[in-house]
Amino acid sequence: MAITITRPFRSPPVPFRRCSSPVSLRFSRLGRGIRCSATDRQELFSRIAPVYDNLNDVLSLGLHRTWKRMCVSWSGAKRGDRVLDLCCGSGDLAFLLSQKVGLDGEVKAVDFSRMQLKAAATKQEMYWKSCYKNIIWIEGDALSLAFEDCCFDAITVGYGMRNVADKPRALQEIFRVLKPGSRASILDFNKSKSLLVTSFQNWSIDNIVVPFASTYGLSEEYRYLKSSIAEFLTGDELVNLAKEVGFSSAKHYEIGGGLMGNLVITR
Ligand SMILES: C/C(=C\Cc1cc(O)c2ccccc2c1O)CCC[C@H](C)CCC[C@H](C)CCCC(C)C
Ligand SMILES: C[S@@+](CC[C@H](N)C(=O)[O-])C[C@H]1O[C@@H](n2cnc3c(N)ncnc32)[C@H](O)[C@@H]1O
Repeated sequence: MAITITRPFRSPPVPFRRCSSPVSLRFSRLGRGIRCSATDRQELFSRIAPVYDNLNDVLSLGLHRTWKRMCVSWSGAKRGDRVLDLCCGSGDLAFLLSQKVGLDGEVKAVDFSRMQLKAAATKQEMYWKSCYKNIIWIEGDALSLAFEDCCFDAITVGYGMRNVADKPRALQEIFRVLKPGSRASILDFNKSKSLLVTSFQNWSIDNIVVPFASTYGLSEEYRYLKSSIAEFLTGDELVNLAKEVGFSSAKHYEIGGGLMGNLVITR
């Protein structure tokens, strides 16, 4: 399956100083509040693309697939719908959406990492389900979507919102391309108010995730998880931001014992 390039990815004007240091130093500095550009994150996700799915399965004991099914259910996607999976990565949610909307529906899956899209397209060629023909992989920027207003019946974002450089802008784009009365479902790590949950998240990243990722030479890339969660928005802050953008309703559900969260917003 070909990958459509809607536009060459241009780094959006981001409030981060472009890091000129080598990758290892660049991401090791992330944890100390020195942020990197959208381009650095683009490169991060391209580097982890070959092992991304496997590490998600191992490190979450397969639970991430349950969390992703919940995200897609909350989107309200149904047979015949035109839907968008934003920050699609290796396509897990796009494949789930594909089964929901069927062959008379359509899934557009957008990511700015070509390597992640290649991984997704490879899986699409390997999988036997005929409905997967309804997925179109598009290299593009979540902060500047090449779609008309009000064109999608449902949108999912799986572990993407925490990684975009400009969250208000991303929600504005989601609002713009969503049909009135339709929903977006945004799954990510939960920036918990519970010290116990936050401590467990940080402990498991430090003592399980990063050491395991280091066997693939990706310790700094996975260490980024910790700082990105710390710099994310809480569920209440995501709800308030969504309402400021103009969504008529917004609800944040904590799942996975509070480790993860899913924002459900209606235009
Ligand atoms: C699917 C998951 C994470 C996707 C993901 C998101 C990112 O922003 C990344 C950034 C940099 C590198 C990798 C990722 C990335 O994989 C969630 C599950 C996979 C996590 C890697 C595992 C997280 C472990 C939890 C903190 C603790 C889980 C305990 C549970 C009882 C098994
Ligand atoms: C952690 S992965 C999530 C992949 C997939 N949705 C999943 O649930 O496994 C985050 C993805 O967001 C993409 N991403 C981050 N910022 C983006 C942006 N501004 N535009 C498009 N994709 C972006 C990355 O390239 C990466 O593939």
